[in-house]
Amino acid sequence: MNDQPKVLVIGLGLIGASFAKALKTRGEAYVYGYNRREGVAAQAKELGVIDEVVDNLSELPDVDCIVIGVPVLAIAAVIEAIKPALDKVKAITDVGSVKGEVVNIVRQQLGYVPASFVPGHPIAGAEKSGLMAANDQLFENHMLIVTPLEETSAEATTLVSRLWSACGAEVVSMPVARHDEVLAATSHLPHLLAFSLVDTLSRESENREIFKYAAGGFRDFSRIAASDPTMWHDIFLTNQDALLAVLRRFQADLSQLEGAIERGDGDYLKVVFERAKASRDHFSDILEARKNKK
Ligand SMILES: NC(=O)C1=CN([C@@H]2O[C@H](COP(=O)(O)OP(=O)(O)OC[C@H]3O[C@@H](n4cnc5c(N)ncnc54)[C@H](O)[C@@H]3O)[C@@H](O)[C@H]2O)C=CC1
Ligand SMILES: O=C(O)C(=O)Cc1ccc(O)cc1
Repeated sequence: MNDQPKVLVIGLGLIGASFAKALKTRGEAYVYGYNRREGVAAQAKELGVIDEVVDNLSELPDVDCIVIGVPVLAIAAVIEAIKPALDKVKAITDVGSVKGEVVNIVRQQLGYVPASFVPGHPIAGAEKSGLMAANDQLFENHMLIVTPLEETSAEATTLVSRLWSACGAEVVSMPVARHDEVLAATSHLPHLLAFSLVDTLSRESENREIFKYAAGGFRDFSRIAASDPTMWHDIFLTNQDALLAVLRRFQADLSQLEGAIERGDGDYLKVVFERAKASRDHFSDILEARKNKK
């Protein structure tokens, strides 16, 4: 008898398809896939990303776990569509980059939070999106944050954690609010800055001429400005409080730097840059240690 868990992935883009492919290629699950855009799920099957196509969310197969891999503001429609099946699954999880608002959406749609619901977020990704960007190694040595709620059953958290661990991720748990604060600082703010800088420079320069002269620093800083606009629109609008708090702290510090440059205060600049360099060197050590853990 085949004792593989059955998993349905809804939203076969970068993250959903990478997760599906990682589970399938490792033989860790029998994977069903659904995507709203026609033809995507069939293509995923052809590419060996999923085992079976689900055509309609109103006729779901019996599965152990449902994984929602759509942009944050598309989650409400998915929950609404799968409502009748929710009693039957052991676990339901999502991969959204924001957790507080996802929990609110689930509560609003259902009127309660089911014990099977385990909010999740892989801290791995790329500026690319869509099925063709799927990569079954994407989560290797990356963290997967779960933010179980009071209502969440231990059984559901264990199943979701087991699936992500099977894809090579290190599962860590934290409260929803802490997740949204940490990610606002380390992911959402940097993406906002990258979008903003690239937009400012491209509007100022005819035919984006100046990009020809840019070096590696600009390449590194600007890569994430090529990320999906819809996905980031949803993130910025659903993590407003945490993002605005860190954005305001950053703006205040940036103004201090502006003042120091205006008055030629090299000592101030050096203090800031040395402190930043020490922090970035420490972060490089963490990245190196993570790579060597493999
Ligand atoms: N891109 C990244 O690096 C990361 C993204 N995330 C989160 O993962 C989620 C998905 O992001 P990506 O995979 O990058 O996006 P994507 O754009 O590559 O994929 C989303 C997929 O969902 C489908 N979709 C949209 N609305 C749908 C609906 N109502 N029903 C069914 N399918 C629908 C789209 O057609 C697309 O195939 C987002 O919530 C994002 O915040 C989390 C970690 C990293
Ligand atoms: O492209 C990159 O470097 C990223 O930072 C990807 C990413 C985007 C969104 C997330 O919620 C998590 C990871």
